Amino acid sequence: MFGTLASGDIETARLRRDLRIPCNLGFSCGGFEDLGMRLEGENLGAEENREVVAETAPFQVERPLFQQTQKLVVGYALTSKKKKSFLQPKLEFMARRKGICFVPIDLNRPLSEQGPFDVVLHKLLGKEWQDVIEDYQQKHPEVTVLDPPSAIKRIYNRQSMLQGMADLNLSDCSGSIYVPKQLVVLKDSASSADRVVEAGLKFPLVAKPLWIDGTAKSHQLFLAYDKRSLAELEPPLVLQEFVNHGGVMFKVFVVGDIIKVVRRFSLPNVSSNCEKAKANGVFKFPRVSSAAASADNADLEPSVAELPPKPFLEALVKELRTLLGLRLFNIDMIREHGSKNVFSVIDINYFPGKSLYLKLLCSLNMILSEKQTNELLKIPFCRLWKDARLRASSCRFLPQSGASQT
Ligand SMILES: O=P(O)(O)O[C@@H]1[C@@H](O)[C@H](OP(=O)(O)O)[C@@H](OP(=O)(O)O)[C@@H](O)[C@H]1OP(=O)(O)O
Ligand SMILES: Nc1ncnc2c1ncn2[C@@H]1O[C@H](COP(=O)(O)OP(=O)(O)O)[C@@H](O)[C@H]1O
Repeated sequence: MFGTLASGDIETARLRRDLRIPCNLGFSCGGFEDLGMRLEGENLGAEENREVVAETAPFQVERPLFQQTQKLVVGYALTSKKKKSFLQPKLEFMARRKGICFVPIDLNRPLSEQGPFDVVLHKLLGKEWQDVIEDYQQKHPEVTVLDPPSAIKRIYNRQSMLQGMADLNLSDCSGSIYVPKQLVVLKDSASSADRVVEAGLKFPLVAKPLWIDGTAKSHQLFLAYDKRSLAELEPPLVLQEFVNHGGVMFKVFVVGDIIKVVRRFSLPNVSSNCEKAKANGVFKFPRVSSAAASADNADLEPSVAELPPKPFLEALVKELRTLLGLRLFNIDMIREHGSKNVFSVIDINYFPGKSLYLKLLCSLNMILSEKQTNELLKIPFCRLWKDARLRASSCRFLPQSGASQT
């Protein structure tokens, strides 16, 4: 009995290998586990395209054998801004070619009556949606919800966002991670001056709205240079110590196990514009590190531009995925000026911008492969074997004998 099962397992594994179907990825409702860590650097536009095309091939080879028509249905509920930036015709086209189909979720109808979905991808705000999606996940544990609303909620608050970072287990790594000292001001900015002194925070401070709600206002940041200027700020907010970092930051995009890191321009070290800022009380600064501010190809001093070490990023992401319970996010980090590899995490975003989209498609493709594998494994082993013999004989891997498998 044991022997029969074991040989069946071996054959099934061999079939999977021959068919280039990934082995069981340990995917349950999580879906992104064990996809194999990949880490990528800059110049990602063209590279991503190449990668996606390359990943299309094995999937197309698999399809004819078992006449697979399996599709991955991704229900999406996105803000109109996100829908516009994410669901570009090119992405939808590439997804369709891979058998991934995006279906809009109708917010006016019960979610359980829609679908069935394999994945629900969402970026919507508000308690009402959070309740809907939590209830849905409970009733449909088989569906991969990207990501759990409670985990997303945590990073929409700049106080809870960075909590727990100090306890990450990165002792064996080639870098270290800190969070800049910060203080939350819920009301009355003027009186926060004393608290700033008590907490030992050093000026200048970066003032950031406490809540991130997808609006431009929630990304409007200020530099405050002295106690007096704090009165000009509108709470609720977070006051965070400014860390000199040479004007370059690193954006680490995470899709499950896939990591991609890019360089972007950032604020220069403060000493250079200190006087100008003082004259204005607080210095309201624009979105200095947006996607348009790529520093990937800039001619920069190596000590500033060098990417964080790969083992360090891998360990950090592994720890953060556990801490945050997210699979689709990015970490903004800066290297303390003059240090080798001492980094501060300054921001974490859920399902951020364009750099993540093609990676997400790759991961959805992996989920689809997994779904197909699971379907294949439901087929009685004798049928698999017959199919394999048929294919092998037509490929002349096996002699065309009449021998049958019992
Ligand atoms: O704030 P950042 O680091 O510039 O990243 C933003 C941010 O993640 C933003 O999301 P939200 O904070 O408004 O939820 C993203 O907006 P979308 O949801 O519309 O995509 C931006 O795309 C991010 O910018 P970037 O493209 O620079 O990663
Ligand atoms: N503590 C800090 N020290 C130095 N620069 C910072 C700090 N916090 C933010 N910045 C600068 O401000 C930019 C935006 O900050 P961030 O916290 O990512 O806000 P947002 O979520 O609105 O993008 C960063 O890319 C960086 O240039």
